[in-house]
Amino acid sequence: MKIPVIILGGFLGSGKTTLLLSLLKESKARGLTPGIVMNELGKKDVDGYILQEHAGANVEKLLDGCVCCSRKDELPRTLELLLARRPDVIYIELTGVANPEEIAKSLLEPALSGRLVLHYSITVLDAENVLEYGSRFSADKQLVRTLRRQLSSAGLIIVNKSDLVEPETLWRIEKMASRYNTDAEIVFTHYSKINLSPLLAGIAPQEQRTPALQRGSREINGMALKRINSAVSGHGATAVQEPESAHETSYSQVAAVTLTFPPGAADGVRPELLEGFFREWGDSLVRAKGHVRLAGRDGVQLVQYAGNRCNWEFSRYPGQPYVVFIGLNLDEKQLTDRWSALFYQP
Ligand SMILES: Nc1nc2c(ncn2[C@@H]2O[C@H](COP(=O)(O)OP(=O)(O)OP(=O)(O)O)[C@@H](O)[C@H]2O)c(=O)[nH]1
Repeated sequence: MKIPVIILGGFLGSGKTTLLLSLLKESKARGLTPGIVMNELGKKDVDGYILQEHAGANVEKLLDGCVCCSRKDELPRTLELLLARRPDVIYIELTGVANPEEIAKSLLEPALSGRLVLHYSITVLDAENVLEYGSRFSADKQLVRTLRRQLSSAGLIIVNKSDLVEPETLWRIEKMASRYNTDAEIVFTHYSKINLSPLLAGIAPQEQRTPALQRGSREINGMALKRINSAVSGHGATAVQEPESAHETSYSQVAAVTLTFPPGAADGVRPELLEGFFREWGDSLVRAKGHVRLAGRDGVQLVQYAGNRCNWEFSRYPGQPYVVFIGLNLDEKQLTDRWSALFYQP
């Protein structure tokens, strides 16, 4: 019996891990044993830690590179490791700059195709920022191409973070998404809350599985909003075909830098200084996340910077505080110097 695989793609900070956490909760409620491949650009597994904390699940981490290109060779072995633990379903959360098509292709290779089957490829969009990507990242053609591939290859497109935009923006996103993908179901939501039943339909604990795995019907409503206008794609919109490039690397100029707290920074950092630090880099800093100690507060906080917004959450992370910075053409030396100075401001 083939194990179903659900691929979670979408740009940095769009809400993939938030969706994965919901899927894990739902999987648990259904008595399913999930396996998870978590791929991160940075050297530290911020999301892997969050997942283990929330779900205690079977997580295999691939850090410091992208599983669709620089770490592609490691995916089969990682999946083998998970398969040995007999999961009922495997979730692969990609980095924000991965091309999901490459992962789907890997599943078709002879060593895996007899044991795994692609069940869904999902792309999550950040409604507040997705319409700006083309202009913001115009200098990085490879990245723009990858973002289009994320759209064109998806079976389901989740337009997330709808709480941060006007309905008009959602219309524009639907129109844009339909240009690249006329077939995908498009749903609108916030905090990646969707009806998961159709996604998990047909997936059962292995001993209860019927021979033919059925995919769910296409009724994956988001929370507050329904699909706006399913006729858009029927009014002259066509899927945009792009030429295949010979070497499909995906993330080009996007890179990650991981910085720890300097020695003697036991008192932590002031939150307003850290938020100011994130904003200082403008569009070149796309995403930051880590576990930090804040001045004047006990314990550790998980900090998430995405789409120019900063979120804080309590964390039980026991190790040395750090932040992973992900951006375009980040100047590592300048970043490190400014980072050190942050801890010694009056
Ligand atoms: N306002 C708002 N925030 C959201 C929503 N969904 C997720 N977030 C927040 O956005 C941040 C990024 O969410 P993640 O789920 O970690 O995004 P991701 O796609 O996994 O991020 P990377 O893996 O780093 O690319 C977190 O602080 C989330 O709490 C949403 O619908 N609305």
